[in-house]
Amino acid sequence: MSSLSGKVQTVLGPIHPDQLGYTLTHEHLSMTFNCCFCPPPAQKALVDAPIVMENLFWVKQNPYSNKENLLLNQEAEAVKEELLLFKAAGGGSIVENTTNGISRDVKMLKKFSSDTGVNIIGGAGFYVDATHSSATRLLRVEQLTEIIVNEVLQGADGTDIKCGIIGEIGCSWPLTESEKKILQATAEAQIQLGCPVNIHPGRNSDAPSQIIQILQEAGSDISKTVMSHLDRTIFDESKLLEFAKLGSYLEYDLFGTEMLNYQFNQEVDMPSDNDRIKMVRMLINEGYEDRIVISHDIHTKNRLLKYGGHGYSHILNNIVPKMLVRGISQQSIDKILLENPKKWLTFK
Ligand SMILES: CCC(=O)NCCS(=O)(=O)O
Repeated sequence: MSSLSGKVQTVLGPIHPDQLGYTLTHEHLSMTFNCCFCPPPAQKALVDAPIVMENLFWVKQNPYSNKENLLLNQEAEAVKEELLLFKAAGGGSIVENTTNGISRDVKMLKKFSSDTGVNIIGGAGFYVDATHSSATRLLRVEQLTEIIVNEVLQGADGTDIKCGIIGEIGCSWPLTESEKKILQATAEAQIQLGCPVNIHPGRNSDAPSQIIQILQEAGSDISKTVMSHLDRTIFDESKLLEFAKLGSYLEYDLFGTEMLNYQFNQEVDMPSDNDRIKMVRMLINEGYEDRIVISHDIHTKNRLLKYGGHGYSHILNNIVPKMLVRGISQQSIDKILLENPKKWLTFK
């Protein structure tokens, strides 16, 4: 048992879990996403264009094809203003899932938290293989474990600012050797620390269960693990219910994302927010209320209010009222936004 047992670790230090309040379990406040630039099928001139009213719809449909859109780290002032709005809307805490490879900036997270009063929990570990350095790829599982444990116990990015979860741990499809070692290191670090874990699965419906199997074989506590991005990963209800039996938290974290073509996988029809609410209600009806968490996963500029996006308060302002209209009780909503995040984020 670590000294963090029974506590949640924020970028400002450990807190009592009751201090969390309504919590978004998967957001980014400062990051870069150049690693995932997608050349557009048409209108190539818009790749280097600034984001303006005239091209806003195109950027929304092609978010990974406009270079400026991939630089969320340039928007500190806009993000800070949004955090104040999130707090005014009743929000308490945000889990910031930026890991090594996409420009994590824990100093900025600490400043956001002290300037706004929103609790922020930072993420340890590594994003997908495409961002691993050649030095990272050569590391053994024990060395990767040591890096992750240090980011939680000592501090990340050469600072004394400590991470409170491991993740999001990036996985591709098919999973690479380097990603597999990082999953095994995640499990080992999780055993040592008793900490929460968040996984970004590859874009295939078999990816989440394959990842859980690797974590399980390495001895990890699956009940402390969130499986992210289920909205773009598992569409078949019976397959989702099979996956749910494995015992991880089930995260619907792309609220606010509505697009015709999903650029990372043309096979996928990205669900709407109404589709997400239906899936959440189905999982509640099937008895998984205690395992659901939700978020927006804001990772590009166009999703900020400043650029006509839905912002960090969309779930509290718009999704919660629609959930109530669709028969999801306030008690269930409190489970999803308050109790489940609290249980997940508390160190064992
Ligand atoms: C870093 C943000 C991220 O990975 N978001 C997931 C995007 S998607 O794979 O669900 O499209």
